[in-house]
Amino acid sequence: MTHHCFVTGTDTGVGKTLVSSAMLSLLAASGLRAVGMKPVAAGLEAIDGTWCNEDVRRLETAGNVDAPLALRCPYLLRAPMSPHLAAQEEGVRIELPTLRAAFEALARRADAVVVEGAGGFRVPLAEALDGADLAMALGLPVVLVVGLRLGCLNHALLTAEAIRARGLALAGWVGSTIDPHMLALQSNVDTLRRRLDAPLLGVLPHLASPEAAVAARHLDLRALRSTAALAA
Ligand SMILES: Nc1ncnc2c1ncn2[C@@H]1O[C@H](COP(=O)(O)OP(=O)(O)OP(=O)(O)O)[C@@H](O)[C@H]1O
Ligand SMILES: C[C@H](N)[C@H](N)CCCCCC(=O)O
Ligand SMILES: [Mg+2]
Repeated sequence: MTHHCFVTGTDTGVGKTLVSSAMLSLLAASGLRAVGMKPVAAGLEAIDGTWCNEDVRRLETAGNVDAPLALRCPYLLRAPMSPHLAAQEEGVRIELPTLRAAFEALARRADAVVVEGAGGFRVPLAEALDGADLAMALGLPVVLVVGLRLGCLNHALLTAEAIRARGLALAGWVGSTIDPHMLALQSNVDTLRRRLDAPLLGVLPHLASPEAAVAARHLDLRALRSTAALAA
């Protein structure tokens, strides 16, 4: 039974890294070898004098498997913009075989590879490649992170439709309260419980310290439909 999954979101900045790192910490705590992968990262910042990407750093910290950066993040781009534009600026071509080979190398080292997509599900990666193509190529069950704010119902339902249109399984979803002032938050969550037709893995309240260990307390991965279960 594999535990690999692809984490997407209703948008950029909705909690994919927070949820992915929380999932990694839970998977590691359950005794599995767990590693995070950010196939394409756009946006570098100087941390301790070196350029790195915050998502990559947080995923690495949350997992328990050592792996080269080239596998954990094959494409590390400077500009904080859509990956296809950031890559264009640097004259880099993002290629699917490179991404797939990196994932397969990680999957040989770990029981669980948590793959965090860039931005939302359809974010362009190259002229004829987007995040949905990558998810399809990897053939992983998808976990959708819904950034709970006004407008998220439409984004969540459209994303679920796009996931299924690619023949992928929506294995579960997580709500992350990114707007603490959202009106009727619970009723919005209940609406998605009824309409998404996928297990709710948890709702993250608006956390004063949005760290993996704190977020992990609000998730229950037992409902996560693994690849094997989906194939059954
Ligand atoms: N439930 C929450 N409570 C408090 N802060 C949150 C919550 N969810 C997300 N955040 C904050 O929102 C910001 C975006 O979260 P995160 O980096 O996980 O989003 P993302 O979807 O991974 O973004 P990107 O598309 O850039 O990868 C972060 O500062 C994070 O700490
Ligand atoms: C830079 C940001 N943090 C993400 N890595 C990339 C988000 C791309 C969004 C593209 C879009 O949907 O307009
Ligand atoms: Mg992220």
